[in-house]
Amino acid sequence: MNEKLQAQGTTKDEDHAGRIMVALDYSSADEAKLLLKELQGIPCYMKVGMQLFYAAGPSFVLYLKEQGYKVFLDLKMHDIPNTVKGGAESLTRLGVDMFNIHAAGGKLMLEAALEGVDKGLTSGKAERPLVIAVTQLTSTSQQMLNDEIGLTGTVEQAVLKYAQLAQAADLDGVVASPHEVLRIKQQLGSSFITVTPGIRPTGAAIGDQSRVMTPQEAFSQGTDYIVIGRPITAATDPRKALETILEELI
Ligand SMILES: O=C(O)c1cc(=O)[nH]c(=O)n1[C@@H]1O[C@H](COP(=O)(O)O)[C@@H](O)[C@H]1O
Repeated sequence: MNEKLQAQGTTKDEDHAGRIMVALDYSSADEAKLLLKELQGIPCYMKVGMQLFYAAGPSFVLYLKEQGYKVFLDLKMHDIPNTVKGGAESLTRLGVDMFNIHAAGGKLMLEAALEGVDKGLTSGKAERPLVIAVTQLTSTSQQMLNDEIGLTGTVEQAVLKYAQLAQAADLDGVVASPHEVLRIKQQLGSSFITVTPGIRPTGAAIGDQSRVMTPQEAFSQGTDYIVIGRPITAATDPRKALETILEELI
């Protein structure tokens, strides 16, 4: 738990709060700051994705760090190894706590990301970020995987294959849906981190997600972090939406 947020006075559910990643999917820093104001004092992990990063850039990440938040920079890198290595070096220097890359880029690319992290650490200013591989997006259904993407087998098999690859490359964990967490933890060990989007409190609109679970169900599967965007950001009262989720987790 970060000291600055603790000093602001946290809720009694701070253990869960630190394991909830709020997806700041906004088109400007100003909009994201409005949400931060509403959620003030709740020590969630903040996730910056491509929409906000492409609009507001590294300075918004630095702003979040100054405010005492942990930051997951979700840029889902997927490119040739040398390019990903450079990207990972830059993100490490920026000081994010976690970033992700697509497992589909292959082992050499995943290893190159870790080399980039090592290079970024030589400046001596940054701490080692967690590097997490994206497996099958939570918007992917079984039918899409087989009929559109053309892969055979089940979504779970595809996720496990990617997770094994990520572990073989020495990454810290994976992004997957909560439906695959039990098998990932069984096969790869409980310390292999799972970050799970596709979270929908009971009654929330599913939207473009496909493999979803409620926050309680996801944590009961043993996941380390849950990612929640629209059920909080699109709520009429985002703070109440987050507090209700936290209360139901006690
Ligand atoms: O890497 C991610 O964070 C991610 C991976 C994935 O498979 N599915 C997924 O939804 N995400 C992200 O998690 C967030 C989910 O947002 P909501 O669907 O609004 O809760 C979005 O910012 C997505 O970009």
